[in-house]
Amino acid sequence: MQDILLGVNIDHIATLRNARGTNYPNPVHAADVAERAGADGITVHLREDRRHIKDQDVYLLKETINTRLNLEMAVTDEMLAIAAKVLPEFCCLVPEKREELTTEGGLDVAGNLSKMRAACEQLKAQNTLASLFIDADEKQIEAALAAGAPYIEIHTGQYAEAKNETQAEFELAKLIKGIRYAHKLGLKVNAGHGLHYHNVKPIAAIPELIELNIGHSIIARAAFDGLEKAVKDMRLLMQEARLGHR
Ligand SMILES: CC(=O)[C@@H](O)[C@H](O)COP(=O)(O)O
Ligand SMILES: NCC(=O)COP(=O)(O)O
Repeated sequence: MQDILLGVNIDHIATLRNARGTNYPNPVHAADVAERAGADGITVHLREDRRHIKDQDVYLLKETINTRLNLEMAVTDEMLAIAAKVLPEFCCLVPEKREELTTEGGLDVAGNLSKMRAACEQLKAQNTLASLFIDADEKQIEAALAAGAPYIEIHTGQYAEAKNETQAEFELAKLIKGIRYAHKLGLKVNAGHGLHYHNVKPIAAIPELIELNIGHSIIARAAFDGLEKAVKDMRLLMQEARLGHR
C-alpha cells in the first residue's frame, strides 16, 4: 500500500512569533526543521486578517523550502492575486470568517460553482494545483469535480471534535464514505484539520488518501519534544497506520 504523505502546517509558529512581535520563532526555520524531519510539504494559511502567517512569510517560504508549498487561502481577488505572484505548488481554497477561532467547516462549492470554477481555472493557468477544502458530502465532492479541482482536502474537524467514541466512529464512517466516493470520481484526496497523535491513525489508514495536512497538534507537541521529534513521531504513527498497526 502506498505511503501517506504529511504536510506540516506551520501557522502556529507564526502565532507564537506574533505574540511578542519578535522575529522568532521564524517560520522559515521551522519549515527547514520539519522538512529535515520528514515532512513531505509545508502548509501555511494566509488569512485575510494575517493573525499568524504574514505575506512576507509566504514569499520567503516559497523561495527557501525544499519540498513544496501548499498555500491555504480564501477564495478572494486579494488572495488569488497573491497566489499569482507566489506561484505555490499547491493552493488549498478554504472558507474563512474573520470572527472564527479556526476553520469551522468546508467550502460551499456547490453553492458557488462559477466562482470556484474560475478560481480553479486561474490556478491551473499558473500551474498551481488547486485543492478545495470541503466536508465529506457527496454534493460538495461532485461540485469540486465540476469546478475542475484536481485535489480536494476533506475536513476532518467533526471527527476530531467528536465528544465520544460512538460519535467519532460515526464521523469516521462519513469520512471513509466520502473519501472513497471522491476517489472513485477520479479526484485526488487529502484530509486535515484537528488531527493529533491520538486520532490520526484511523484517518491515515484510509488507503484512498494521499496526504494529511496537520499543524496545531504538531506545533503544540513541539513545545515539549521539539519540532523534529514532533514531526517524526507523527509520520511514524501515519506509516504504522498504513501498515495496519492500530
Ligand atoms: C483549513 C484548516 O483546517 C487549517 O489548515 C487552517 O489553517 C486552520 O486555520 P488556523 O491555522 O488559523 O487555525
Ligand atoms: N488543512 C488542515 C491543516 O493544514 C492543519 O490543520 P490543523 O492540524 O492545524 O487543525
